[in-house]
Amino acid sequence: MTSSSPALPTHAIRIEGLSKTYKGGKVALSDVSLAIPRGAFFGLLGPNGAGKSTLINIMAGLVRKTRGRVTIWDNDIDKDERNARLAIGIVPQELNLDPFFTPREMLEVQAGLYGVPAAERRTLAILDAVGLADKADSYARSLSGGMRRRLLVAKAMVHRPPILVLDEPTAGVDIALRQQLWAMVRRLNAQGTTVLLTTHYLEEAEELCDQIAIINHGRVVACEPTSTLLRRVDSKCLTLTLARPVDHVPPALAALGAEARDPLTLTVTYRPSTLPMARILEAVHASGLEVADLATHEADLEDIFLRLTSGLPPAA
Ligand SMILES: Nc1ncnc2c1ncn2[C@@H]1O[C@H](COP(=O)(O)OP(=O)(O)OP(=O)(O)O)[C@@H](O)[C@H]1O
Repeated sequence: MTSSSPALPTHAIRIEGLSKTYKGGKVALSDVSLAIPRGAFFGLLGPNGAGKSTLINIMAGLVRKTRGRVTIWDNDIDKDERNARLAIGIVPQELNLDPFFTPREMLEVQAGLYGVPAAERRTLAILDAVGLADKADSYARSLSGGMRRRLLVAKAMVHRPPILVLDEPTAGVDIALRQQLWAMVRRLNAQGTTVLLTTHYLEEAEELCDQIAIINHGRVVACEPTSTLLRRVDSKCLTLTLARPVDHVPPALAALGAEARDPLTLTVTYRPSTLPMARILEAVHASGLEVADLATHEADLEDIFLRLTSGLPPAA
């Protein structure tokens, strides 16, 4: 790299104090701040209506923010909208493709829209990268759902943006195609593309993303490396299978939060940092219960997500 090369940004996307109130008063985003490092595979998780699409639409220039600052690849979307737009490729939620265009034509049109000179277009190479080279000249209406989805990714990559945003890309995509899509996006990420993915699927975020932000009712309720988020939940569940049925939870165990799932099964959800398992076992012993089997279960991202979006304080 020569000394005249522009320095690469530390953060691919920076969002500071972003708020959006729609006409009519609906607050979709409230003081959202996020910093997405260059090269990250970043997950934005949230239930329906959390504000994910609003956030993406603001970045895409489709929705006007009410307040705050958004910087994409060091370009402020207010001051340098063109360069901000050029730095990002957005794969929309809907499979809206003109059925009478072929993939080749679609990518050519898209390249034209982004002002990519003919000599710099890589239409076939991009189609090849998404596994659609052999469909270059087929009408879009003849493509399967998975192929259309991949074509949308190809469209988003036409102007070689350093950032790829995927808005719920696997809704309605079967498992095999999902795996194909992920393999492709992983490859792009490994080659340096920063990926921002919104999803409802926690497993997907857990498997793919190195950082996760959880958004609920327009607010960021967590934002950290996936491994930290998983470690943060100080919550375990102990399941006791009894040798003889009980008709009530013994008081010593009830005091620790035990619940009867059925006359032969008791469960205790506990925080290992404040309640060592030994204390639960002492209570079991003091209650005179005969245990046939016991198992513990760690909290997973699903638990964290439910906890964070239910308004309960995160276990810490
Ligand atoms: N154009 C609009 N006018 C008024 N309210 C809107 C508009 N668009 C979205 N909203 C509201 O703003 C909130 C956030 O919506 P948004 O679509 O950003 O959520 P989301 O997290 O993307 O949800 P989903 O996962 O269902 O796409 C919702 O309550 C939604 O009803």
